[in-house]
Amino acid sequence: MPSFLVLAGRMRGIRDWVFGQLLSKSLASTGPLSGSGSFFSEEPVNEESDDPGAYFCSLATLAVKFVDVLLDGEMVFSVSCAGESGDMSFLAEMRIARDVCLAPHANYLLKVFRENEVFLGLGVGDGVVYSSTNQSNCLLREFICLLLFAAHMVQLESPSPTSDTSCSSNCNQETGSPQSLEHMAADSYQPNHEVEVKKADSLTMIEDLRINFFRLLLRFGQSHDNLLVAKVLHRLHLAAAIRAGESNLKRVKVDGARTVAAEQEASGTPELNFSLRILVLGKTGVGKSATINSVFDQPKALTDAFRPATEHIKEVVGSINGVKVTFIDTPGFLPSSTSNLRRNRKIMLSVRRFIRKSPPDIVLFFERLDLINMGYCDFPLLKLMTEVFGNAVWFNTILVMTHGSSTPEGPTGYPISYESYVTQCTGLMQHYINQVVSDSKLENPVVLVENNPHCKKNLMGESVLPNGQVWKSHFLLFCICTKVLGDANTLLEFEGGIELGSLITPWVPSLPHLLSSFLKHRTTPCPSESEPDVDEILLSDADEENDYDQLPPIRILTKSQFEKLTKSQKKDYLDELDYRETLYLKKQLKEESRRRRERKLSEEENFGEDSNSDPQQASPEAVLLPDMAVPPSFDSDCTIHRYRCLVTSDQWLVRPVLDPHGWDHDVGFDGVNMETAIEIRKNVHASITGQMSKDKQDFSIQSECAAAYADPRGRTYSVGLDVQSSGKGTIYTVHSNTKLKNLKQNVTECGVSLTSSGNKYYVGTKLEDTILVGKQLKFVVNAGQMRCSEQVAYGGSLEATLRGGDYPVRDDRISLSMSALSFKKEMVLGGGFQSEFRPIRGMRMAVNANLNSQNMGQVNIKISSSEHIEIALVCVFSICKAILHKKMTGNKSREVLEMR
Ligand SMILES: Nc1nc2c(ncn2[C@@H]2O[C@H](COP(=O)(O)OP(=O)(O)OP(=O)(O)O)[C@@H](O)[C@H]2O)c(=O)[nH]1
Ligand SMILES: [Mg+2]
Repeated sequence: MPSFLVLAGRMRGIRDWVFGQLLSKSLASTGPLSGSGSFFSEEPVNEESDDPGAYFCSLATLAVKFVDVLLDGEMVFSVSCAGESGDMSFLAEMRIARDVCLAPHANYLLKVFRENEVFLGLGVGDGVVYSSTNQSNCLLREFICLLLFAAHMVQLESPSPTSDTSCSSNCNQETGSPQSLEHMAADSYQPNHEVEVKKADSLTMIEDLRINFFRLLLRFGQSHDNLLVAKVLHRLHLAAAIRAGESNLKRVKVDGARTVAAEQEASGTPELNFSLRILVLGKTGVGKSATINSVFDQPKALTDAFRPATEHIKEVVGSINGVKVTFIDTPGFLPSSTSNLRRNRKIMLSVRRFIRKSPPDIVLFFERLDLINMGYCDFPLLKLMTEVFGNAVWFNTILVMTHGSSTPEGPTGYPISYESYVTQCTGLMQHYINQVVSDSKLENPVVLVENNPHCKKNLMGESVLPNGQVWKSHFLLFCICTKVLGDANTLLEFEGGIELGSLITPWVPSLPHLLSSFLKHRTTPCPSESEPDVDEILLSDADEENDYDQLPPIRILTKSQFEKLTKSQKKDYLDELDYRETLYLKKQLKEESRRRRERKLSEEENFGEDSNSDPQQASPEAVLLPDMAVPPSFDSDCTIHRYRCLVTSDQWLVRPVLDPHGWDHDVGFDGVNMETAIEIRKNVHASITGQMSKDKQDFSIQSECAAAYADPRGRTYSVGLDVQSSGKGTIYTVHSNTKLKNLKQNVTECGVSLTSSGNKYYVGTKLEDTILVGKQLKFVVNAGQMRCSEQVAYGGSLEATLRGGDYPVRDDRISLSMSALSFKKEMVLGGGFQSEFRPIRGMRMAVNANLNSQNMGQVNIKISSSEHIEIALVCVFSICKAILHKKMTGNKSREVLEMR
């Protein structure tokens, strides 16, 4: 396997050298290529240095792997790279089709992942145009550069093993002798007696693991998934860095493992200390035993095309390239049905007993690729496996799809592309596994296998899948990588290490999150208490002169009459209409408030006499609710017409909930939504709102129930229970609130809450005060704490709201808020701004912005208008401008790069 190695102290050095190479060599085709290289620093470079490349190189360790993939005669060249710099870590992947790669002004598409961000780079010729979410990040720019040049470099290297030395000699000219550096690197790996013995031990062990990994890569020849190798190297590097701690970080960065591995492989000493123990699981007949035979290239396990062949658990041991491989062949499970449940459980329990003594390194779960699209119905089997082995069984599992060369057929009967078929099938399997462990982020590696002896072969006689992949080496590489990563985990003794049989810890809500939602103001179910100040404002307005009834009559103009008015007349006319509308709405609100008051008084008088005599209690008329969203697929069996909703009483509102992601031919109504607000007794109100959904696998509920008693002196007491599903568990919250109206302009509230999630209990207390200054100004101050066993989170907020003059008819307001949350000696301060107003007639605007001391925040601007199309144009304009701006800065950076 040709490989190259570049050692450079300064990034600029590498780049200049690569430029030299590019100029001196022609871009001729060099046949199949593959290589790997590492970039490391020769000497620590000053962090303050203004050369970003130098800074980058001094901090970063990159592992680069180049692999070519033969796809129907066309070569796709891919580069993957994992790097680390300071607190950032990168993972990059680049794919270049060979024809593109050979063009003098090649284009590359490059993806760089940094934590949650994805940077996209487009390489044109020797320069780089890149677009990213963080334009000013020079480290990243250098990183992208490096990758592109590295790609050129590998392309220029000859595939012969001498390429390594030729590159090394080139490196010699530019950056000093790699040989001596290699030795330096190797020397630096000798145990340092000054560091703690324990630390040194685990460091050496990780280093041994890395050497082993390089030796395995050499032994098993070219790997086809370069990204995987880069990932493993990156993780091993991180593992070493974590173990070494800050003080020893430099020691870890210099990578001599590869040379040591090459030397050891050449001399054959010491013997490679590595073995694989693989457990195979899956239904009967999927090809577990056949795969074992294919991997060993000899019939070591019994197979049968017509009946279950493996009846007992059996270890099949063999050696591949000098590595001991032990398969634990197990009897296949029967298709899931109630009658087979006991038998399947028995097999699983016997497997669990078997592996207890010596657990496997890797679990392979088998399925047939050709049968998956016929409708996957083995979810109960996956559930049973999880029940017996625990969630952790899936964390180290590789999905193996046998019959990997089956020609796929789409649902319409026409063949579909192999890649999309495989993606579809593995996606389906992954979906079910995610469901069974309740973790949507879990991603199991997938390996395709073809055990048919007549399967297509390459020139070397190796079985090749329809996508050109030699499955066996791919299969072994996956197993090796999984084992190496598992070993690294064990060495580091990471908390929550994976053990078969242990269950995943349920999601635990965070204290600051619970506190901030507890501090939010809740409305009580008493209708009159929801906005206590509204009635007073309306009553105080009662004597005002500008009443709607006192207005002189107005003639409403027709459209043509209106058009004839001058501009100022039009404005006056519309202003007048606005004014009248406000007064009219105010009048209505006042009347409503008066009615409420009267009813309350009459109820007080009639109380105890005859509660049913109220004429308002007469049965209300049925009202048709607006039509609901219908399932997206049109189907003659669709029973949508059965689900028209009628509201027949004021008290209960029950509606079905549509799941838009349902299956075809599925009605899609898996949930029900319910709302009610009732007066149980005089002054005692209750409200229930909730939504429940249930399908074959999941049940989720979200509900809030509350009851409140409002005493005539203005005090309100309320209790409530909230129930919410989270993953497999349910969170219950009991809360209680007392509201005291001690002064006309002041309302004080205090609340307590008890939340239970899993076996943890969270107790919260809060105090809130609302002060009204005049009709328009309102201040709300609150403070509270949330406690769980030993931990406490404290928080509080202050909010000032200025309402518009027409409140409560029009809800124009501006509010400013400040909040503080303190947890584990860390304090987060936040500020917010909210405003809702009408900038011009016919338009409403809501602005919402917040920012906290951790520099996280958001800005929302919502404009709604039915008249002003120009707003949409402004949006289109700003989007175009943003794109142009991005492009221009991209071009500029390209120029800068070219100038360098
Ligand atoms: N065409 C094709 N046939 C396969 C493949 N894998 C397995 N088979 C055939 O499927 C049949 C069953 O394979 P086995 O290896 O016995 O299946 P198993 O999973 O070990 O079954 P149990 O031992 O009962 O659990 C055999 O005839 C194999 O030759 C494959 O990838 N392609
Ligand atoms: Mg078998």
